[in-house]
Amino acid sequence: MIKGIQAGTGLRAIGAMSGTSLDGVDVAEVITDGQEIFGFGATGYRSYSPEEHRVLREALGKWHEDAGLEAAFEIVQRAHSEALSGTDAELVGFHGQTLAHEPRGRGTHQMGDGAALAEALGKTVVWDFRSSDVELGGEGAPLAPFFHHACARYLGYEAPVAFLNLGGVGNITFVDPRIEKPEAEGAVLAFDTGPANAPINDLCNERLGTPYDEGGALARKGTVETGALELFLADPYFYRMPPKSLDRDAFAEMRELVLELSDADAAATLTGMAAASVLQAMDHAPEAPSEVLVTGGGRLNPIMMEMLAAALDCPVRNIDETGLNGDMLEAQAFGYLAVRVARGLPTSCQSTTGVRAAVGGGIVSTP
Ligand SMILES: Nc1ncnc2c1ncn2[C@@H]1O[C@H](COP(=O)(O)OP(=O)(O)OP(=O)(O)O)[C@@H](O)[C@H]1O
Ligand SMILES: CC(=O)N[C@H]1[C@@H]2OC[C@@H](O2)[C@@H](O)[C@@H]1O[C@H](C)C(=O)O
Repeated sequence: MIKGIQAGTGLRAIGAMSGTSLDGVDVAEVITDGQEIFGFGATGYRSYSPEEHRVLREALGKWHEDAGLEAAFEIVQRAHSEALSGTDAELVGFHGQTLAHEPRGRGTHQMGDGAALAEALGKTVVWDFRSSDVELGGEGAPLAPFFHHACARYLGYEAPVAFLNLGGVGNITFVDPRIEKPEAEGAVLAFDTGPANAPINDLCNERLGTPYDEGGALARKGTVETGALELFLADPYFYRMPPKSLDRDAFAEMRELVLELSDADAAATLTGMAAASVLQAMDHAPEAPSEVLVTGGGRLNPIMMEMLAAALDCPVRNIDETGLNGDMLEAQAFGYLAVRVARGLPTSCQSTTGVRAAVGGGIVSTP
């Protein structure tokens, strides 16, 4: 177990995240006592080869216990060992690869064995962050919100601010940085906004054989089909009160909605759908945020950013402008959460996942 981590004493932890886009493993260090952030350290990235990506894509929707997942498992373990090799961080937070997320059904499933990783690295690894939250009635996601709260305080915000992650799926955290503890009432409200890049990537993959819409170049040439957008927005997910979370492929019918459209119009429409989901999310804001800080790959799509700026009535900023690294926030989040788990602090609460009581999720494995 980890000894001597105390409030006010920073520990160098490294988080590793393999997101729903299946592009690779991000690793990033954070120096923290699990409450305050003192600074950030090295970052790294280990991409999946096209063949590895294909195997992982095949595994999506399946569960650990399903047969035929050995190849995917080997890829996840190897990629993380490689991404984390050489780190001198004292603690590792290992998220794993989400294969399926169905918190109200069969649970949430992140592929990866933290005990084996601890052996391979010779380091303490905290992993399986989501299961205990789901067992206690929570959604098991999103989990970055407590880290977002710490980031807002680290950046010196004194007014409410929102963190919007646009990965394969989108999620938003409304933070009130004036409240010290993230689990205290009113400090955070978070949930998944809707699909973000995953449907755009799938479209590019299927129609053009490219992994994503680089720079929004395809969407730029198209027009949003309002009929399809309206049908999309009629989905009951948008009218459900938070907490709520999504599986990567929860909105599979989006594909049908743009099937008849040209490549450019389909890309524009899917991008518009991602932005419109965020506008819907703003209805749940406890207080209007002073600004929305955008993190994740979607912030690098100028069309997505333009659509968001046009839809929202507060400033929308790429989080990099604050000095944080929008490519690494999720990896840093799991480094931060690892320290919280090691210190016995909660990692989720009613207003982030709907869990009955604030809970610290995660297994601690020593080498
Ligand atoms: N230059 C770019 N132009 C357009 N889109 C981009 C660009 N760079 C990244 N993206 C989009 O962002 C995606 C990657 O985002 P990110 O790494 O935040 O996702 P993730 O962490 O895998 O997902 P999640 O947060 O859902 O787990 C890419 O698959 C692509 O769709
Ligand atoms: C089950 C799962 O892996 N969910 C991811 C996914 O990607 C974005 C969104 O959906 C979010 O809920 C979550 O990831 C981030 C890191 C989170 O838990 O905060």
